[in-house]
Amino acid sequence: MKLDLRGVSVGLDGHAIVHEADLVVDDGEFVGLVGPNGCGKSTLLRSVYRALRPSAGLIAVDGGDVHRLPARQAAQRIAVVAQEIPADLDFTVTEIVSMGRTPYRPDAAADEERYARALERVGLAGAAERVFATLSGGEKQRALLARALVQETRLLLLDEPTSHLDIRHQLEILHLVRELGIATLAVLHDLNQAAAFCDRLYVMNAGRIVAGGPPDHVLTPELISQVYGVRAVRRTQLVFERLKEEG
Ligand SMILES: Nc1ncnc2c1ncn2[C@@H]1O[C@H](COP(=O)(O)OP(=O)(O)OP(=O)(O)O)[C@@H](O)[C@H]1O
Repeated sequence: MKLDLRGVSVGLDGHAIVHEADLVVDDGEFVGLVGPNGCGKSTLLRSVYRALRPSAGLIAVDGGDVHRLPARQAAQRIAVVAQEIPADLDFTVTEIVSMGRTPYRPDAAADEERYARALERVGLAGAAERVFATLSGGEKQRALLARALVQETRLLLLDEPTSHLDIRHQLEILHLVRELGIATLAVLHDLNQAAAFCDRLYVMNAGRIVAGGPPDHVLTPELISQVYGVRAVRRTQLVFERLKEEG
């Protein structure tokens, strides 16, 4: 599965928001999209999951125009965890997760297994029968990731997937996404996390992709000062993890 954006422009209410974006996510790659507030990251992502139609350019998945796919086929190829969390839903967590299977023929036993496994993976096994609306923001975000996981697509789009999560859950979710090994495009704000987890990054500024490549090449102090207007100092860090006890 390869996602390929060529010269994609997106407008909102007559305003040009994204200008001629070129972006590629190869099979199995975890790609981060970073940039200041309001630069157009969500707008670009929304054009990929078909909430918005580009005014120019092509968005292709495995060579085919995403905007020409029938809805069911698109849902079998692309899963998304969007920024907006649905409000006051009277569904249980499992019911929310089950919506990820909409594009497929039901198979009760296998599906129950899928829901349980996905909830386990996002650390919500104990919340399966809770009413979604009563979950915390971070729990909702993880339930929505579980819904995306049961969709079993080979492309995953994430818009700030860790924005409601505490540091432990942020790291767990980023590890989980990495381990999935499916093509992933994620809007991220934490540059250190983006650098640590992503294979490649694209940087957006004022509606344009201004840099792309491996994190070390892209996140230079010059680029960060130019794009974010802050001074960045690169420090090598020692990271300590508790050793596993022997025996
Ligand atoms: N309906 C609209 N009409 C005009 N401009 C809009 C409309 N909706 C959003 N915008 C503007 O489009 C720009 C891009 O918004 P977008 O949500 O894509 O940015 P973003 O990079 O995801 O930001 P953030 O990091 O804050 O989530 C913003 O300046 C926003 O104010």
